[in-house]
Amino acid sequence: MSAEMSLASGQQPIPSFETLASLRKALSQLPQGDTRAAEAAAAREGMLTKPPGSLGRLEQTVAWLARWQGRYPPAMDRPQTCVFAGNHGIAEAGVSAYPPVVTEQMVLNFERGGAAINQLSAELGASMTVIPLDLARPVKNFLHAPAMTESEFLKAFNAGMHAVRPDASILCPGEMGIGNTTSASALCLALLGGPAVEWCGRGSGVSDDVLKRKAEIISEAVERHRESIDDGLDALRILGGREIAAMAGAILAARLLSIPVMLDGFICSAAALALYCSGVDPLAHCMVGHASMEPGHRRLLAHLGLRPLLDLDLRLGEGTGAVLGAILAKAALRCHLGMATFAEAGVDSGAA
Ligand SMILES: Cc1cc2ncn([C@H]3O[C@H](COP(=O)(O)O)[C@@H](O)[C@H]3O)c2cc1C
Ligand SMILES: O=C(O)c1cccnc1
Repeated sequence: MSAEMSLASGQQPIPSFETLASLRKALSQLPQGDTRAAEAAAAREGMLTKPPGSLGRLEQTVAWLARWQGRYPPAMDRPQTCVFAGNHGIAEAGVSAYPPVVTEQMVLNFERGGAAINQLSAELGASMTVIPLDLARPVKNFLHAPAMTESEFLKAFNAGMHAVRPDASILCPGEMGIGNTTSASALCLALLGGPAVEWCGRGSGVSDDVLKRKAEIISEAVERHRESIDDGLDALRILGGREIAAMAGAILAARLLSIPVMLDGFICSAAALALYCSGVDPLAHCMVGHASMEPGHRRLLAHLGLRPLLDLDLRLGEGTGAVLGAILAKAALRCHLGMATFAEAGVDSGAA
């Protein structure tokens, strides 16, 4: 059976974008969620043996799953983690506590099952897709030139789109790329403004001096490219990296395939920001798993209007916070499907 035929009826196959213009057009006319499925979830919540609303955001999470899977009841039987890896020219400016070779070494570690994201994905019952993106050719140092050409950018974006399994119940995007917190900070500064220092953090654990230097670097880079950046996709091409572009592609593909997305930390959310600044409500199908220790993350989430599910002092990336959020979503759905109603349990449903 061809990939096209294996899609559920009514679903279009995932496109490959050949121009930024066609991608911009797609981002302006996205499918909306299924309000009736969300209402069906809310109706059952009201009948379950608990005071109305007492499972708080777990209840809303089930309605969100139903809305964006486009069905009631929703399922969590096929979660997918996608970890994208890319290398960054900006790493030569000494902005990370680790050398760029660690990106490739960690890809091997992901493939052998030895990373944190492997353990958390196993706990969730998720399949884990690892996509190294042209690691031998880092994107250009954005201090001196745009990180990617349009065709390099679209290749990475399309790779992200095609990594998403059409039958996934939820998508957890993650990344690995030494130097990529600097790239994410630059994206935030270019698209949201404000003092550069407020978008910078220690990433993999840099010193005070390097932290200061990160802020200078992103100010200088954003100043240099300002005239060329009109929207989020321009910023992503010029200041991003292949793995960040691929996460953006995966988030868009999920929307087209009726798959809800649990966002991860600062870098994943910066990829989402690029879409947010280039489309019409392109993150409506996204929740965010956690608030990262990277200080720009909370500021960024406030701009996106997203409230993290967890606050665990994580500062890892890889999709770890996304998968932890998805574990909560799975627990929420178990309550929703497994609990008895007041009528079934013979429990009085409250004061008349
Ligand atoms: C062993 C190791 C595993 C990681 N897993 C995720 N990251 C995280 O750290 C990197 C970003 O930090 P910076 O911008 O300071 O380089 C990314 O690769 C990110 O996913 C890791 C970093 C290291 C060193
Ligand atoms: O929040 C993140 O995604 C993050 C933070 C530090 C290092 N790597 C990733």
